[in-house]
Amino acid sequence: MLKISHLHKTFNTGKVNQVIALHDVNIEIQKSEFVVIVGANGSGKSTLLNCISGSIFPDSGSIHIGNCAVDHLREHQRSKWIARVFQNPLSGTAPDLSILENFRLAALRTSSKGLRIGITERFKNTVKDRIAELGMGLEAKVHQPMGSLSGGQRQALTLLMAVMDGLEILLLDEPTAALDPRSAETIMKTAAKLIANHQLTAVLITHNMKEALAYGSRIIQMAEGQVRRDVTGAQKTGLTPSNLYEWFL
Ligand SMILES: Nc1ncnc2c1ncn2[C@@H]1O[C@H](COP(=O)(O)OP(=O)(O)OP(=O)(O)O)[C@@H](O)[C@H]1O
Repeated sequence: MLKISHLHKTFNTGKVNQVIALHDVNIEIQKSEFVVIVGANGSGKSTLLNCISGSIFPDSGSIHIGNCAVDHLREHQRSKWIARVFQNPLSGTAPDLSILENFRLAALRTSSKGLRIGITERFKNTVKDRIAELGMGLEAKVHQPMGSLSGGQRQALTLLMAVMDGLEILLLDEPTAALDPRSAETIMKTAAKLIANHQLTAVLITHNMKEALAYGSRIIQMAEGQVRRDVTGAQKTGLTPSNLYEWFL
């Protein structure tokens, strides 16, 4: 379970350019729940994800993963439970390193003893098997530099790397915004499959209303740093794209 309680975040406090990015945000997300967050530009979506991942600290409020308060933990300490995939397929991977070496780095993120082991045949085969599940033929290219792949291929691998090691929470921050429609669909289907197979708790930010309707079991609308709507179950299933567009009027 991911529990966000009374989260507040103000930027540039006391200055002329002060912005209240989050104001008393309370959200409880059950284990294995897949939540989609929508909202106008500047409504606080990324700030919320930044607070969850630990890349920024809120001014007040708390964040719990299960019974564990993670407020005092920095981003790298939370990476044991939380992974984040960004809009830009170039972020999060090293372009000059091979696919295999990138997977190695991702595996080291949470395993200190692995640093001494290096890339073994077993590791290589595990990575190839997992990549083969994408159905993109990339398992034959594990020695190619990451930078030689297309944005869609790279984003698919970034997703796979994110869920390599006992992850609990996957944060998807507009992961398809920079991709063509076909690649975007492949990425979202891959993400949905990984989320289901690994029983991950997932939070997706998207400006794509079709994506918001097609994926997840709950939609939260953020507006002016607060939760404006929280729709789940049959209520979510009954939503149409035009219903969602009306939320923004
Ligand atoms: N580091 C920062 N310094 C100052 N202001 C910030 C900072 N980060 C975010 N803000 C402001 O906080 C508000 C919320 O921003 P945030 O990025 O969370 O919105 P968002 O809903 O993710 O927007 P978008 O859909 O455009 O990505 C905005 O007014 C933004 O300008």
